[in-house]
This record gives sequence, structure tokens and C-alpha cells, in this order.
Amino acid sequence: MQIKVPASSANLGPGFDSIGVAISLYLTIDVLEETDHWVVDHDLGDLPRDEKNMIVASALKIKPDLAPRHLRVESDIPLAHGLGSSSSAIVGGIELADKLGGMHLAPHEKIELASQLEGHPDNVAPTILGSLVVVCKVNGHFTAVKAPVPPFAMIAYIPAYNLKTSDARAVLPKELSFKDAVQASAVANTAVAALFAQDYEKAGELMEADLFHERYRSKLVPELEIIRNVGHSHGAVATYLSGAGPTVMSLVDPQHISDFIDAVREAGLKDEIRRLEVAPRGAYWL
Ligand SMILES: Nc1ncnc2c1ncn2[C@@H]1O[C@H](COP(=O)(O)OP(=O)(O)OP(=O)(O)O)[C@@H](O)[C@H]1O
Ligand SMILES: N[C@@H](CCO)C(=O)O
Repeated sequence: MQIKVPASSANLGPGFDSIGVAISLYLTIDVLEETDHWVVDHDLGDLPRDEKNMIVASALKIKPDLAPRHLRVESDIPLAHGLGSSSSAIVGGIELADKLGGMHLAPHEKIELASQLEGHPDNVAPTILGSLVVVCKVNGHFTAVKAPVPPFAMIAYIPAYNLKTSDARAVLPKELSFKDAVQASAVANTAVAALFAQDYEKAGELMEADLFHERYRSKLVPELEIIRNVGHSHGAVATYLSGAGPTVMSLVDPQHISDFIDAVREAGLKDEIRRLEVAPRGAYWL
């Protein structure tokens, strides 16, 4: 048995903590034989290989009596790079608990549990549902709505340095004034309306007009402004900080991908560039 869990890219500009999109990088968990203690084989550096591994720890938080297994984990999601690796690990754990523990969780229950473990729902909701998702918590419950899939390539510029989510959240202000909060939400609301109307010219402009987080984080990720400027003249409809960064994501018209990537290189940016797509399907079993 195998679980495939997509990565995710959160925020899309002004959708801070409330919009995310599943993308075509995967965490793959092979569920092998029952054992007397949890064993996690992987090639992901220092991550734990026992029940402290985030996948297993997440499963045990929601199903403490789950029988131990041997797991083999592979992942092409870079850690601490704003591509939702922790959310994918948590969702993988929830899938384990759900299937092996016979829980029969509905998607909204998985979102609720995963959001509690992750702290915010914008990565876990698309990782569970697939595609582009807008999500919020009201009266203790999460409501998630899937948006149309934008018809663009997702081009990820992945800087070599790590940026922990906790460090990228530490630079955010503790409070926004009422006036600033109203303006920031107005931008976000109109961006969401444009995404649902599939008016990507307006959506792109508004995705680049975030007032919640990017202006505070851009000093941590100087590549954001450089790539955004390149995108304006080389076929990107929008460029934003993916999750907490440092990955910078651009939505690019498929016919302009090579031109866009060449221009990013000409701007002197030498780190990894991945051509990704929206993953239409959330976590699933094979
Ligand atoms: N496959 C995995 N197995 C176990 N733990 C993992 C796995 N993937 C990620 N993690 C844990 O998640 C941590 C990274 O979480 P962090 O929130 O800093 O970054 P991210 O989820 O990659 O980025 P973002 O939330 O900005 O999209 C890793 O240091 C590790 O502890
Ligand atoms: N919305 C979150 C995503 C990272 O987990 C942030 O930007 O901090």
C-alpha cells in the first residue's frame, strides 16, 4: 500500500493563511509490514526514523493505539522552503491513521485535524482536497471552497537557503490598524472574486498587491522583487512568495515558460527552478 501526498503553495499573495494550491511535487509513503515499533526508512537527512517522525507523530496524535508499521518514505518536496512539506507530512499521517485505524474520516474532518496540527489551514486544505482552495475557520470549524484551476504553469524559484516558517512569521507585525486590515482584506476579497471569475489579468494584479505579509518578508527573500519584475515583461500573470518562503512562485503562460526562465537566469538568479503544475488531486492511496 502506498500514500501519495502533494506539496502545496500557500498565500498566493493576499490570501495569507487562507488560500493554497496543491502542486505536483510528492511525498510518497510505502506502508509495509506490521512491526513491534515504528520504523521510518528515508533519505531525508536528520529527520527522525521512529515514532517521533512527523508522519507517525501526526498519526498517533489522532489514533494513539495505531499498530506500529514499517514505513518507507520518499519525498521530492524541499523542507522548510515554503512548499508545505510539514503539511504534507501531517496529511500523510492522517491518511495512515484513517485507513489503518479504520476511522473513515470525511475530507472536512481531515482538514480540521490537520489544521489543528499545522496551526493554519492554507497548506493542509489543498493537500487534502487537491487544486486551489480558499479556507477559513469560523466558530471553531473550517470551511474550505475549491476554486477553478488556473490554466498556468507554476514556476518555482527555490533558493538554496532554508527559511523556517517560524522565522518568517517572526518578522510579521503583531497587529494591523483597522484601516490597514480593511484595505488588505479588500484586496484579498477582490483577488478571490477574480480567481473564481477566471479573470486572471485582474487576479494576477491583485495577487501582487498583498498587504498582509510580503512587504515584511521581502527583506528575507530579495529574489521576490527581482522575479516579480522579470515576470512583468516575460509572461508571468503573477509572482508571489510561496507560503513562508523562500520559494518564489510565478504563474506563467505555458507558451512563455522558456522565455521567463531565461530572463530569471539573465537577472543573475542561479538557484533551482522547477516547472510545476497544479495537482488536481489531494492525498490518495495506491
Ligand atoms: N517527510 C517528512 N517527514 C517528517 N517530517 C517532515 C517531513 N517533511 C517535513 N517535515 C518536518 O517539517 C519541517 C519543515 O516545516 P516548515 O513549516 O518549517 O516548512 P515547510 O512546511 O516546508 O514550509 P511552508 O509551511 O512555509 O510551506 C521539517 O524541518 C521537518 O521537521
Ligand atoms: N500561511 C503560512 C504558510 C506557511 O506555513 C505563512 O505564510 O506563514
